[in-house]
Amino acid sequence: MLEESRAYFCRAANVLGLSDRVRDILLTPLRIVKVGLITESDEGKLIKHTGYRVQHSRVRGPMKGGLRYHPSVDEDEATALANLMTWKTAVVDVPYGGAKGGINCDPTDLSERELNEITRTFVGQIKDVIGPTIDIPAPDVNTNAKIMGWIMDEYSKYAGFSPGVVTGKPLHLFGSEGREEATGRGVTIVLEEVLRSQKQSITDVTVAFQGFGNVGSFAARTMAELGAKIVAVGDHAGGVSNPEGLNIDELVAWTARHGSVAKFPGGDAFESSDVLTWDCDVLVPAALGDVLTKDNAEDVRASIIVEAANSPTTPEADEIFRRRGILVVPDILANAGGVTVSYFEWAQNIQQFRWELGRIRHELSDHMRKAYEAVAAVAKTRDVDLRTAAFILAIQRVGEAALSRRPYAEAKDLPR
Ligand SMILES: NC(=O)C1=CN([C@@H]2O[C@H](COP(=O)(O)OP(=O)(O)OC[C@H]3O[C@@H](n4cnc5c(N)ncnc54)[C@H](OP(=O)(O)O)[C@@H]3O)[C@@H](O)[C@H]2O)C=CC1
Ligand SMILES: O=C(O)CCC(=O)C(=O)O
Repeated sequence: MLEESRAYFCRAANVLGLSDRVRDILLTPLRIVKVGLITESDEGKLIKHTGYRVQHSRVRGPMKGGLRYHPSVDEDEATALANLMTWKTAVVDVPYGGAKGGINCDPTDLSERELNEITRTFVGQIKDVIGPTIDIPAPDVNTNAKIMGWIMDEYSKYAGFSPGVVTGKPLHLFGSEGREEATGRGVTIVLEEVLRSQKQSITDVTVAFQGFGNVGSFAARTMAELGAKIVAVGDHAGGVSNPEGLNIDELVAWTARHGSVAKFPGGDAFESSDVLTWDCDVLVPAALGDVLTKDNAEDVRASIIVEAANSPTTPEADEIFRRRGILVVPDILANAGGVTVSYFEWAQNIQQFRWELGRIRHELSDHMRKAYEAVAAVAKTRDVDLRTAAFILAIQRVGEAALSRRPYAEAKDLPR
């Protein structure tokens, strides 16, 4: 994944004519933290996990990005995702740099007490490198508002009451209206803009989803509300389809009760891996990375792919989609709604003020539409695909800020 994120960066860097020296400056993470976490299991045995926080860039503000609890978490994955956060925050023009992290664990094997202990131990280990003006974690795969609340509580024991140290918190612990739905809602807003640019409407399209967690379920819900037909959804345990459109509210309720979309009675069951090649207009990968590869890219039948997940497409698959005329809406634009509302949450925490849901949704919509317009304009002027355009825009914004900040100010060849 690390090589892939660098490959996408380099595609834009080639268009901008960046020197190797500047590429090095912009790609090198500021700090990589790896910590051992020793806790006690419910049976009284010692359990060991490894936690990571990679802080990529603070050029445009405090570092920002989620925490993932998954067996795939390692230094490379966290570094790649931290790097993406730097470009994502620049694309939506929120005042942050980029970071990412997590714990290498399988949360399905852990009780709530064990998860709480591991999270608090992690906070104790990284407390000196996070903070409301330093680095602000948020939810990602297998983490949620409850875990963010534990992080705030634990950090506040060391630093005093600090709601702004983490976003995606529960509402009663100074979270924000609209954060839980934000990434999925943002995906829908960007899809609407893409379709508008093609003189199509969201009511005309059929959509297939891989992943029905936080991002997938809220994206499906908001698309269905606007009239899109969600024809297939797959998760880890299985898939469910209905050519007339799945009832998404019922599917959400089913998943909450059964832990998976599998066996949902409102559709037909299928093998979950088939969802990526489903017969639909729009494919939304909303689970893990590297799922669209050279091995399945030729079989994808959608004409638009909206990357709700981070890094779902390998560069080889991306090239195949380009050749086949499939439009890919890149992660650093498509899923940036989450970090945008995280920014609103952090701003509310700092101001000790609350915004209403209507204001959050309006501001989110405004930010996402402006980001799409800016990326589409670069794509047109430079005659490049949307991903390269998003990277160009982000690299220029980060480069411009870096020029005025030490230790980069002397690097006269940074992009303007
Ligand atoms: N949360 C956020 O605000 C943001 C998240 N993202 C990205 O969106 C993606 C999803 O994150 P999020 O929704 O928060 O995570 P969740 O943990 O809420 O949901 C993950 C979903 O992916 C599914 N999944 C996991 N493994 C597989 C697999 N092998 N095949 C099919 N489905 C699978 C899970 O299914 P099951 O439950 O069956 O395991 C679940 O439906 C990630 O790439 C994340 O980085 C990006 C921006 C912000
Ligand atoms: O809300 C945030 O701060 C970051 C969310 C995230 O991890 C992401 O956008 O990938």
